[in-house]
Amino acid sequence: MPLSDRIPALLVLADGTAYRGWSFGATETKIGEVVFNTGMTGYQEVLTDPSYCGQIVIFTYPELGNTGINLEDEESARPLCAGAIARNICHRPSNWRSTQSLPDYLNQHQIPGIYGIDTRALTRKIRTVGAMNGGISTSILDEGELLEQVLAAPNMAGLNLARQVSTPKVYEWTEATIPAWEFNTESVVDQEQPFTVVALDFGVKRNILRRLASHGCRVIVVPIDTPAEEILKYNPDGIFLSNGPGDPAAVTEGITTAKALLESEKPIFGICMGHQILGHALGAETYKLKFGHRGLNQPAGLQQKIEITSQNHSFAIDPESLTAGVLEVSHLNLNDQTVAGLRHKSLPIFSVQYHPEASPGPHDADYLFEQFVQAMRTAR
Ligand SMILES: NC(=O)CC[C@H](N)C(=O)O
Repeated sequence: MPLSDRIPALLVLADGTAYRGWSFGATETKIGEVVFNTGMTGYQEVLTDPSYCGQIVIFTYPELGNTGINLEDEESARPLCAGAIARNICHRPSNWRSTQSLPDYLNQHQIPGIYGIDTRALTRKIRTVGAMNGGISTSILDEGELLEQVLAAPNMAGLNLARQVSTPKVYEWTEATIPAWEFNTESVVDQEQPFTVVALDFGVKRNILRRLASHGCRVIVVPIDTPAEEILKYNPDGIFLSNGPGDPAAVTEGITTAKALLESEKPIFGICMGHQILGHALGAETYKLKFGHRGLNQPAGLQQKIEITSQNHSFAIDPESLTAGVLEVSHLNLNDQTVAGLRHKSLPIFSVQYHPEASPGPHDADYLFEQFVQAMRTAR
């Protein structure tokens, strides 16, 4: 793009640091929590993952937009993140599936982006100081003025954002991963008698629903405030607790429902926020990590078996809070030894902090969907 066509943009962090670059996407002012994602692919899936609601994502991969945007890779109906930060942007995508450029797409959804930023330096700063709020603007180019808005914004800790992104009404999901992309041909799919799974929606990613369907589940997705007795009226074989944005401790309606669902002794599987909600329902606590885990190569496991996993989270289960309870640690994040998976000691209930559905990411953890189906088969 010729220099004269570029629109100057400003990024200010809550500690007062300012970065100047160029705008891509919407020319809006947005404030959010600035976090970094180290994935080398999948920018569209990241931008449309509802778990990023309220966050401004730094992409450490140096150029975004090369493959454009396509309809199939959406993880939800629209991107929900607050903004995007890139080293460089490709304005003319080239891919057979592309229907739109990344800047046009973000513009259409009122999401601002800033590029021309030294994303390595910025990421090192976040790693050193910790995740913090920041703002992107094209209309406020005065650092002090934008900083005022950044400082007035609420902190991510304590925010129930899942309420904003959960489905307003019940829907059924039956679409599996398309055959051309199915990588796990060994999964035993009993289409004659699908397992009925009720998914409590905190901001679910579509690929989770697809992987459940690929493993033989008919999924009924219900709003965040659906009481346990309503959920049990569907006579589900199992219950799924979804991923979602914000602070899990603030999602009190979800924790109350999960607690009540535990009494049914049905198989329960939780991913990311679902894992944290399950922990809370069983007496555990969560805390906020310094800068979280966001990327596609996070090692998780215990001694014998290690999976390379896709992750996107700020909060984690406090292992100290598990001591006297019924949960045990099934996986650790092997980069920093934080809790990455939980298992109930006597019931078919388990959860992971990472994303076995990948999208983007490796498929190492797809076996967890099979484990859930196996638990439902045994309970049937
Ligand atoms: N992907 C998720 O479900 C994230 C869960 C939670 N919002 C966290 O940041 O820890």
